[in-house]
Amino acid sequence: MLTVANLIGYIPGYKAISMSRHLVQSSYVISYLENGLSELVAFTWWLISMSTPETKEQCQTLAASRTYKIVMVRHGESEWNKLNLFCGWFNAELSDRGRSEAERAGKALKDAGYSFDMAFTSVLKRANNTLEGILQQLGQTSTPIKKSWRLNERHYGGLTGLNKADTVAKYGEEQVAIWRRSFDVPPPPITPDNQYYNVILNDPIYNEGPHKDQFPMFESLKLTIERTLPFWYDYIVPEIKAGKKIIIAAHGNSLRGIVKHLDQMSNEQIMGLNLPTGIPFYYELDSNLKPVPNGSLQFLGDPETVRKAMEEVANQGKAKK
Ligand SMILES: O=C(O)[C@@H](COP(=O)(O)O)OP(=O)(O)O
Repeated sequence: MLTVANLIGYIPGYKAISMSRHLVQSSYVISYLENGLSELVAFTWWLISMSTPETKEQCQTLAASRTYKIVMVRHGESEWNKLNLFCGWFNAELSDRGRSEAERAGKALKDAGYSFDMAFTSVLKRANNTLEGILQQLGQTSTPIKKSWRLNERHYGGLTGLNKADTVAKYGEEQVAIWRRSFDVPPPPITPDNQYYNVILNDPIYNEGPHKDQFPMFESLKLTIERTLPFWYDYIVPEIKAGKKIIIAAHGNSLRGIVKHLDQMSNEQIMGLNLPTGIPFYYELDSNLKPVPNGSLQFLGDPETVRKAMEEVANQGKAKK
């Protein structure tokens, strides 16, 4: 954490150190420090502007060398994952296994010493309940949570409700792989004859958006990224930059979009990434929110378990043996 105390401690310029010592002793400054963030920012700005050019440069270097850790997790297994159905914007429940995965994820985060100041999730209960399960394990149920449809799973269009293996049997593995993992080939649109068309369109979870005239009828990964990244920049990035420790509980494909963006993966590279359910992963980012060396996607789980879980997701789109 960058606090006033360590900011002052880090400033090597003599002028700034002697000035800050003097200032810290004065009750005027102490009350400034106690009065919240805007005063803290004003004080820090004043301190920087009063110091020598070298000090100013060193402060800027310090700010630039700051890193941020951010945790993400795909929800635990849902009832529809269990049945191997394309789910997308349908609001499926967590399965029993999904609830246990959330609990395990929370325990793993607790054991690794994580705590969070802010959480982000979609409007779908499989992600919401996973997040709740995690925060419960951490004893942090009062963490502020911001929900948005922009973090939802991709809209699986006309595939919604179909069994993935049956779809392979009907259209072939190659076509299903294109629908599931290509960057910009969308699935066919959902049409009113799909039994989930109205269930999804009229679900009150979408009262806050998107507007009916912009409601998606299908989404490729590209389209998913186009609605997820504005939320990333408008809501998540400012909290990261404010130094908040954040967690995002979302979905296989909305998170693949964020991962693609952070790691600047090509459209081909992202096709090979399958995110497992309920295993948290983290990034360590520099001040430009680019991964630091070795700071790219790291799972909080033993590599063999993670490998098997990723393989399981990939195999959901293969023919039944
Ligand atoms: O919509 C779905 O069926 C799955 C992802 O499916 P695949 O893209 O892995 O087929 O979404 P999630 O369970 O993460 O919400």
